[in-house]
Amino acid sequence: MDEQKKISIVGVPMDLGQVRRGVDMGPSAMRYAGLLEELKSQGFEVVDYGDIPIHRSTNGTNQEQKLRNLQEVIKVSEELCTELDKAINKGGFPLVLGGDHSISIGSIAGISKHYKRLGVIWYDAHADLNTAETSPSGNIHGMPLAINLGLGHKLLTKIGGYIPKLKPENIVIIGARSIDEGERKLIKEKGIKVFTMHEIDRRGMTAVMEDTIHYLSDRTDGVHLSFDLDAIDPIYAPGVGTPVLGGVTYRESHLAMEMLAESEIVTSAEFVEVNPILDHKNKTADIAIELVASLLGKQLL
Ligand SMILES: NC(=[NH2+])NCCC[C@H](N)C(=O)O
Ligand SMILES: [Mn+2]
Ligand SMILES: [Mn+2]
Repeated sequence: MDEQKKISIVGVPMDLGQVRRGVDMGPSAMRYAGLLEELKSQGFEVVDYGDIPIHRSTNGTNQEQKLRNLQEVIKVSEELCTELDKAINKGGFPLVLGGDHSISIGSIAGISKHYKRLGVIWYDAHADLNTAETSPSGNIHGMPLAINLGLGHKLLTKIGGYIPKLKPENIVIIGARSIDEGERKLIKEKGIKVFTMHEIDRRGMTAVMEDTIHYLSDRTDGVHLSFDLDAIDPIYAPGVGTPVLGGVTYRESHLAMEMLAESEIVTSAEFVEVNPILDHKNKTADIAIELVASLLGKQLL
């Protein structure tokens, strides 16, 4: 972990990829829960680049269309891409705080520039593989993984100036339990590796993570962890906009992070969809901080 002694934090207080307000307060909630203090106590040098400015237009463009707030999401994505690209050049482990999951359009655009074969672990109740055509909601936070594969609106897929950012065979989705029809088709068509809740129930998180680590370390030169807090069961993490019952437990998620730390394959991460308005006493942000700590190598003994 020595070359990753420095952690570079970028906040993205964006809620334009979906309709419920509150997820824009995610970065503050995670900072308030003690993220910087925790990382410093673990011995890391922490550089906080602050938040990307969000331009919420007063008349709410594209509300009725299939890509809600398209122009605003493009702008934020470009800015995040540039900011992360710069941060990576200065060194350190990039840690992005969301914001709704549409932020990964910009984050992966900035990160993938630095790798030939970037892998992604998409830890999520959802697959986020919709396009405007298949989306049941028009919410861009249900589309970022498809966009990173180069599928969807050209103005989104070309963020950062190149398409695609990811190859389907370099993605592993973990924790999925709410998959739309179009997403299911795409998963089959592209052969994307998915460990649904069924596999986690059946084989246990240990086997799922062993497979994931083995699969990705063979074929990638860096791995980005995109952690949507709604992967975790809402019993533990109620502060999310699109909760789905029957999720990953708190312990299983720690185990997953600890196994990733041990494997040393993760080269960047983001924690998204924390919504303090829907939360109980900042519990979901607290869990996010604990998981970041485990991911970065914190051990019980
Ligand atoms: N990042 C998320 N929480 N995504 C939820 C997506 C929900 C649904 N599949 C949609 O496309 O609208
Ligand atoms: Mn998601
Ligand atoms: Mn989700």
